[in-house]
Amino acid sequence: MTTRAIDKTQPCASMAEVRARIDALDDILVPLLVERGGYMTQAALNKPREDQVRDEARIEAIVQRVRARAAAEGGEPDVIEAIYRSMMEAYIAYEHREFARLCAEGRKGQEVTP
Ligand SMILES: C=C(O[C@@H]1C=C(C(=O)O)C=C[C@H]1O)C(=O)O
Repeated sequence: MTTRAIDKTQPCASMAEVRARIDALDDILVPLLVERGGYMTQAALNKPREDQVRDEARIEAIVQRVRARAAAEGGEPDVIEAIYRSMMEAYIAYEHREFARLCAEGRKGQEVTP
């Protein structure tokens, strides 16, 4: 039986401790988000057409998956869903920029619209 994330939260005697603990978690989260962002470049490389950048079915599948994971970890599914929807919008915008950059650099094949 693994420990739920919510049970790892430490009681804090001051706001300074609260913020130090949040800063420590952000030092773990940000590198993971940057690594996740790297997969937007990989997605842009692997998608033949720019109209495939936003994939609604994939977005909804991720939302359902992370809501279940949030519940299993003792968190609030609605909070995690809101974070993920906002995060994915930022990543989709980034993926569009990456798609355009890769096209401009000649690193993507030219698709012919049928
Ligand atoms: C990375 C993808 O592109 C977009 C970004 C997503 C994400 O941030 O996880 C999910 C769906 C896509 O709209 C993908 O299609 O998987």
